[in-house]
Amino acid sequence: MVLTRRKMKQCLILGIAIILVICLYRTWASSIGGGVKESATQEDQIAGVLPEPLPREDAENVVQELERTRRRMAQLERKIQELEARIPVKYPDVKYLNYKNRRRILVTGGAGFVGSHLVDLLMMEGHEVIVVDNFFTGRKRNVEHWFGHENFELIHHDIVNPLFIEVDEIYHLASPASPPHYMYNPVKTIKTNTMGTINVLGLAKRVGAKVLIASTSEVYGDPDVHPQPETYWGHVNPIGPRACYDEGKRVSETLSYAYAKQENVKVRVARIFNTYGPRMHMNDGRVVSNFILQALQNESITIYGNGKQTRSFQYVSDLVDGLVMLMRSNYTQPVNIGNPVEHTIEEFAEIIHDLVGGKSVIKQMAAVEDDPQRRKPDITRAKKYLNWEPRVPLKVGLERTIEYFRKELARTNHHSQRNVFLPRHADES
Ligand SMILES: O=c1ccn([C@@H]2O[C@H](COP(=O)(O)OP(=O)(O)O[C@H]3OC[C@@H](O)[C@H](O)[C@H]3O)[C@@H](O)[C@H]2O)c(=O)[nH]1
Repeated sequence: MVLTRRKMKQCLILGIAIILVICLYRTWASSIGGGVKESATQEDQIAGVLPEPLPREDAENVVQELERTRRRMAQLERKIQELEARIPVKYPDVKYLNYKNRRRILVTGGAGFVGSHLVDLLMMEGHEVIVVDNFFTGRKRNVEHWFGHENFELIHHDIVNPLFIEVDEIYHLASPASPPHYMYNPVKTIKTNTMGTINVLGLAKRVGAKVLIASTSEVYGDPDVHPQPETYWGHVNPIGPRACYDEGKRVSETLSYAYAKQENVKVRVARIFNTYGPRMHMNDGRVVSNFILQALQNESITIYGNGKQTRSFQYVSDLVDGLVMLMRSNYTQPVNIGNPVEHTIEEFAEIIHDLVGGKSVIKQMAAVEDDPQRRKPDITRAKKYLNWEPRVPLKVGLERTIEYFRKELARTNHHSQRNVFLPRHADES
């Protein structure tokens, strides 16, 4: 009896299991069958709305349109990658300075070519840096790698208008420096160097800040003393096309020493000689950027005049070191900051041509009015009082600059940005 019951139980379980298996199999089979049926229905539906086969010409147009879209997409992807690469994942490692050593430093013109390199140095040292720029020749991208950093601030402001902030030091670099740029709006150039300097010196007086004024080798004009020591008073045409800058900077120096004498403002004056390096604007118009861009694009290298005029070129990092050393020194008289290695412009064209290579020819154009014929700094003062002298040889600095412009050309395919800036010549007015 017991056995029979157990057998019955086993039979029952077996029966249920068989029924279950059959049910599962049916469900599975119906789901497969249903899926196939459904997808077939969809296909039918799609087939129902498909147009007739396209005529050959239309089909070709569609293919071309697709190809254009594909290229545009690739371009946009590259652009996005480029933009992403410009947003710093991480800031450079800046030093930590305690409150006693950390200074609040204002750099006017801090988004410009020289200003932005100075900002980098001061930021890396751990100072708080405030950049003021009107973006006439400065560019946000020169300082964008510091955007968002707790020690960095950017103010869009024209120094021709007064500024009220609290700072310990001011580097006053705001002014166009390239001849075609400063000649473009001479009145504005004079205002920047006179009213702008008054505003900076007034601010320094109010808050007790130390000021460094960026003056220029152009205060010597077309010099009749060679090389030029700081004691030379210069040879400037006060009404010529360069006067807005030359005389503007001379007034700037005069103002500095008047504020020093009358108001006890601590001033430093740097007379900056020809400087070059990365972050020069493509349309800067000065000889270094013009020649490099012309050589890179196999265009004629344009010498203004006979090319016998001379210049001495310093690399931007040397200049920035010199400015900082002058600011921190006790020396109050003007100091030349420049590289005394002198070249004729003709030689310089050959140097660039050889370094870049390519098929450019060197051609002479009309001379520029009042172009200084010889320029070379006497740097005895800088050596003696600042222990400074330039360290970057011309070839090394030029190679870095050529590399920079090569990348700039690749970056921009906007033709107007690639054109070299050529000024109006003496005989074209
Ligand atoms: O394409 C060009 C550009 C310039 N030149 C010549 O190259 C020489 C240097 O000219 P730049 O325009 O580079 O600079 P300049 O020396 O005239 O002025 C500079 O002097 C020192 C700084 O303070 C300023 O940055 C700037 O005013 C000049 O003789 C100029 O006529 C060319 O032969 N071809």
